[in-house]
Amino acid sequence: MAERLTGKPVADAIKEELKGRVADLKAKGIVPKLGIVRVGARSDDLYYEGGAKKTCESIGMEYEVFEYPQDIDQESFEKAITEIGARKDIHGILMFSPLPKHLNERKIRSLIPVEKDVDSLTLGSAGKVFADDPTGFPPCTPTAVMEILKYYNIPLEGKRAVVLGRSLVVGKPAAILLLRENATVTICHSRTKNLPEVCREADILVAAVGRAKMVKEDYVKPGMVVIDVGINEDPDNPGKYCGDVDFEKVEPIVDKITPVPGGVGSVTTAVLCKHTVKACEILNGLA
Ligand SMILES: NC(=O)C1=CN([C@@H]2O[C@H](COP(=O)(O)OP(=O)(O)OC[C@H]3O[C@@H](n4cnc5c(N)ncnc54)[C@H](OP(=O)(O)O)[C@@H]3O)[C@@H](O)[C@H]2O)C=CC1
Ligand SMILES: Nc1nc(=O)c2c([nH]1)NC[C@@H]1CN(c3ccc(C(=O)N[C@@H](CCC(=O)O)C(=O)O)cc3)C=[N+]21
Repeated sequence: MAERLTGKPVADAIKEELKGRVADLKAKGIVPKLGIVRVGARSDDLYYEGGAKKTCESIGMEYEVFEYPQDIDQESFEKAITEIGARKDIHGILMFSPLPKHLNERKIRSLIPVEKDVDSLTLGSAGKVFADDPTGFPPCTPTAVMEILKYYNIPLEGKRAVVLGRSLVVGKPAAILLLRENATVTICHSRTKNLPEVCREADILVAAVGRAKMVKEDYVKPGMVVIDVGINEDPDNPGKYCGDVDFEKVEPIVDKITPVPGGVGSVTTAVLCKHTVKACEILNGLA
């Protein structure tokens, strides 16, 4: 039986630390505030939004939701984002992605001020992450992966890490963050040959493919640490969701594994708040 690396104690530790930093800012008359930008009402956006609001409230931070109709036009939305970006009282901006197809998402992302870009939606943030610049915020999800590895004291230096997935929001930044901790990193994707064999070489396997239960027993070996980033509809349990790892098959083999739900996803909103508090400190010349 593998040890379960649950997200809750990790998120709780992050929130505890943030409560102190938020109180220090408030003592100076500054209230950190997150702006949440949503177009339409997709269920996974609403789900994440609900979690983000709760986390903000629990640490004494403020938030404001900016909601727009599904059919908003490019010009109006560009104007709205520009105004939100200029607001002095808003320190972090989370814009849900993907946007509806008729909008030019690349252009809209570029209007978010880099110093408020707490989920790495701009090329400026992506560049900072790539260059290991400490003022750049990596996306919240791969940062949550790193917070879990750190909290549970998983050694990374010199270890073989395999990242399954190369998206801009999860796979690629996860690889960069693992590299920063001196892991030897392999990135796999849909064209990778002998995928199970490559994954079996890992000491740490990070699964971010968006395919329910794709990682099965032939992808793993004893001693391995498995981090499951996936959030998919569970094909075997309608209405429930599951990870990219077939938990029942993999858990008996490996050493440590994150559950879904209750793993990476549950740390993501704590990281979002951590980034917003840091953005607030930097914007006020306090960090
Ligand atoms: N926990 C959280 O907070 C969050 C979780 N997620 C979840 O993480 C997962 C990944 O998300 P995201 O990165 O956005 O997904 P994307 O669909 O953008 O990327 C998936 C990646 O997996 C690769 N891939 C897809 N199918 C296969 C396959 N059969 N074999 C090998 N590689 C494959 C793709 O390869 P290629 O590039 O070649 O196409 C691509 O690089 C999803 O389940 C998503 O729901 C996402 C965001 C937040
Ligand atoms: N720019 C952008 N960044 C995102 O990171 C982003 C996005 N857009 N659009 C929507 C998706 C969805 N998403 C989730 C993150 C966490 C949970 C989450 O909190 N999951 C917990 C919840 C547990 C529970 O309470 O049941 C868990 O998996 O344990 C869910 C969904 C981020 N997304």
